[in-house]
Parts: sequence; C-alpha cells; structure tokens
Amino acid sequence: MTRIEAVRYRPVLDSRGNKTVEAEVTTDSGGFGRAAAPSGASTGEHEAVELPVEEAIAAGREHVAPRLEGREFAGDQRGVDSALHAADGTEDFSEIGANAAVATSMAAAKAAADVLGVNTYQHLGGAFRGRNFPTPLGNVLGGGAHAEDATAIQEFLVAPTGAPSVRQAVFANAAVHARVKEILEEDGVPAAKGDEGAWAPSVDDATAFDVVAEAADDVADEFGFDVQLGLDMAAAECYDGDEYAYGDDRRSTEEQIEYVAGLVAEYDLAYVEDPLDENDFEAFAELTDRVGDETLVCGDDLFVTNTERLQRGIDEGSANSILVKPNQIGTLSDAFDAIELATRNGYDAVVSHRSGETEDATIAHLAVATDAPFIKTGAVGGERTAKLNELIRIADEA
Ligand SMILES: C=C(OP(=O)(O)O)C(=O)O
Ligand SMILES: [Mg+2]
Repeated sequence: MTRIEAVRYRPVLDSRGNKTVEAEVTTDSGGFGRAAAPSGASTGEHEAVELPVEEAIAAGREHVAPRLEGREFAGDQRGVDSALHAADGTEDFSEIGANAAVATSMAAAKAAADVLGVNTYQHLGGAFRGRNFPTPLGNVLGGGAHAEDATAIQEFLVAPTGAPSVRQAVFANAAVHARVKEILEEDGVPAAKGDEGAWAPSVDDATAFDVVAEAADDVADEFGFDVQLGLDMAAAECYDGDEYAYGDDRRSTEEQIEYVAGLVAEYDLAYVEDPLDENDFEAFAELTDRVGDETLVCGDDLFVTNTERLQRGIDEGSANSILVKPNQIGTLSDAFDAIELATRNGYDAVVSHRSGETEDATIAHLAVATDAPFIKTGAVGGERTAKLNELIRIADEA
C-alpha cells in the first residue's frame, strides 16, 4: 500500500465568507485528495472544538503532518484518524482543532480513493455500496441562528419521501424552494435568504408552516409523489434553562413536548430535529415515546455525532435518529462509528452539512458509503448543490 507523502494546509473561504481550513494529501504513488472543513452557527455545547483558522493550520503543520508523512498508509483510514487523535491528545480536538482534523481526515480518504482508482464512497463503504441513496432533507425556509428577523424555528425542511430516485428527490426539493418564493411574493412578503440558502422572511412560524405546506403539496401534485415536511427546531438555542422561547411564545418543557406532538400530527411531519434542549435526554425520551412511531425524532446538538452520547440516548430511548456531522466529532472514523452504532440500534442516520459550507462533497460519499437513509444538505446554492449534484452523479455511475 502506498504511503502519505505530504499533507498541506491553507486558509480558504466558506459560504459565509469566513476563513476555513483546507487540507491536501498526496501519496508517494501520485494519489491526491483535497477537503475543507465546514463550520456551524447553532453549534452544540458538546461538539469537538473548532479553533481559529490560523491556529488550526499551524497545529496541522506542526503536529499532524509529521505524524502522517512517510508513515501512514494512505488507504488505512482508521490509522490516519488514530494519528489525528494522537497528534491532538484531548477528548475534543481542542489542541489541533476539529477543523484541522476533519479536513485532514476527509482529504486522506479522497487521496486513498484516488490511489485505489475508485470513488470515495466505494473506498469508504466497499464494493457493495452504491445501490441505496439517501433521501435529501431540503431547508426551504428558516431563521433562528441562520438569519436575522425571520422565523423562530431554525429550519423548515422538505422530505420527498415518495421520490423514485435521488435525482427526482433533489429536483423536487429545489421546486419546493422556488414555489415557496412564489407564494411569499403572491402574499406580498419580501424574503432574502439565510445562511443555507433557505428563504428567510419576517413571518411567524404558523405562517411559515402554511406557506411550506402549500408549496410541498403543489410540488407533490406536480411530481406525482409524496413530499412531506420536517423541522430543525434547534431547541438548545431557544432554551434558557427554564423555558423555551420561540418568538413571543414561551413554553415549559411539558408544553414544548405537547406543542411538537401537535405539529407532528397537524403537518404529518416526517422528521423533527432537536425539538428539546441538548442536555434533556429525558424530555427527548418522553417525546419519542409519544410520536416515535409516526416521525423521526433526531438528535443533533443532543448527540453531536458522539458514540457515548448516542449510547446514552439508545439506553434511555431518547430518539430514533441521529444527525451526523463529521466536524462535530473530528474524523470520518468517528462519524462512521456513530452511524454504525445508530444503525445497529434501529436509529436512522442523517448525514449533514453545516450552515457554513464549502464546495466539498465528502458527505455525499459518506452517506452512500454507509447506506444512510437521509442526508441534510440544503436545497439550493453552490455549496449545497455540490453535495446534491454529487449524489446525482454517483447514482448515474453506480
Ligand atoms: C446545520 C445546522 O446548523 P449549524 O451548522 O449552524 O449547526 C443544524 O443545526 O443542523
Ligand atoms: Mg440542527
């Protein structure tokens, strides 16, 4: 097997115009991989640590590159990711930065795939992957931490659960995004876009539900398959330790559970992410008990792609789905472990982008490599379509 020859770092821009870490890995047989770290805005309290970009790059050059160059076999992803942990030496990548770690981990995977002459998803998932594709969850309207003066709920998502192909699913989500804009225009509501390209009008959540439900119904009729709704409620952002504050509404934990259960029934929600605070495994379990047969209750800030937190959730019945963001945990191996633990326990994995993204499309490969049933990566915008178009290409080739 071929060895890693060089690991290089540079600062590049993400979709918010912030600097982020890009890594390049070359191998002694001419393999090449390049990847960049994404960045969150509504980050979970228990996520691995993102360092300031210059610090992360300096740490990568000083501590990571010497451990990989000339030493690690390019195809040994676990070996590469163990070397990243060894270079860091902490539980949360606070020494080298999860941004340096994840960019290196993903670049190494791509370099190895290049050496082997296969797609990244085949290198990561093996010869038998590439038959199943994730249903894309598309953010079409939202606010919260992703846009000023917009909805209190962070993301109104569409889930084309009836789509016959990933391509049709991707096109349906884009069509809902376009239809949402038309409905807002008909209603005389101006709307700019939030961080992920979703419309960010200054409307209350009840109005947003009506607009998105109408748009999804119209597109379902046009495309001839089911297009359901989903939410990311990013509840930790709205919880003050006592109450949930969404716009002018204040709710106790019990009232929040009641409210979410009501939404699931009223809008036939296929998916509800972070409906409760990131430390309240118990309230999550209460809600999952009530609505877990009808919808996916997904932990993002609750689990932060961390197998220990996921195991606690499994033990307590806190959810039935996990959001998987490689940069929350720092390496592809750790993200893989979270998906495998989830799958073995009947949890649906949702591989996810961050609100700050780049053209990097590794998560599309990760989703296909693990047979993840869902991917959340926006509906429109170059940094989002990079992943969606990659899925279309993979499906075309597979
Ligand atoms: C994608 C999300 O946002 P961020 O990247 O800001 O955490 C999310 O909360 O699921
Ligand atoms: Mg979330």
